[in-house]
Amino acid sequence: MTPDAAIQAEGLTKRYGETTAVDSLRFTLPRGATWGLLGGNGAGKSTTIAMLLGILVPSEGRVTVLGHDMARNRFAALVRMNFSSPYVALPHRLTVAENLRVYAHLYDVPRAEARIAELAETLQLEEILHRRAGQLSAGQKTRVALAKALVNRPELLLLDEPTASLDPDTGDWVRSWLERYREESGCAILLASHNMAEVERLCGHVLMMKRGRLVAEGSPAELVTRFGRDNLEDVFLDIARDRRALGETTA
Ligand SMILES: Nc1ncnc2c1ncn2[C@@H]1O[C@H](COP(=O)(O)OP(=O)(O)OP(=O)(O)O)[C@@H](O)[C@H]1O
Repeated sequence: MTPDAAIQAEGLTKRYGETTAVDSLRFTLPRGATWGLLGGNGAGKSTTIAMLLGILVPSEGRVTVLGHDMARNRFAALVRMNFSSPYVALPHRLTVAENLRVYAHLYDVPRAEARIAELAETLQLEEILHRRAGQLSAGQKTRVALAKALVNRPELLLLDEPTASLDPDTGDWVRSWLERYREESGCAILLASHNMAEVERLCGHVLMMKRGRLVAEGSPAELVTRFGRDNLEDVFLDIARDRRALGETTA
């Protein structure tokens, strides 16, 4: 076990019958680092995140989060981590404030009302605190989802498509906010995204998945150089379209 690792994944594998959704994934995310988890549709990103959260049991392999083996002691890790995904809707009929109170309670957050007020201020939620979650715009929902993800001051944040369906201005606001937040908090972030410019801006290191396997990794600049491309989007397309033999690209 690496003591200063936020996540250590060793031989992580998930099979559904004949389909191997995640195949022998191995990586170590250091504490305080922001890494990107990339891959085309069906590459295995969501399955990986679900195993990191302990929602899915791996078919093989092991996940250690903040020093805790997720198979044996996941609740010790879960209170110190959090996640946000556009595919997980907050209860629609509860107001934003009620939702945040429920999650604050679930995570046993001390002085919950003060924490909610603090998040409402920094994430510009004050005007919508008493609106039902089901009545919010996509941008408002994203800010509420981030507030939910931060309610327990996590040391590790798993973000699945944090800016999907946001207009460019709101997306930029969320990215700037995340940059500030991680500087202040020292939180480690694993970010799954299809937005390559976002990944180049936020992530110091990128894991590229294809058909469940880790096929390339490195900093965005290293990957761009290794593939002889101008940007990460072109690297992504090379990998997705098999324009380079994957064996050449593996770090
Ligand atoms: N419950 C399931 N039963 C069977 N197959 C599944 C299940 N969940 C995922 N898969 C398969 O596992 C593979 C990986 O899916 P996953 O959702 O992890 O990919 P992804 O990279 O998150 O894709 P996307 O970018 O489209 O969200 C796919 O082939 C998918 O069809």
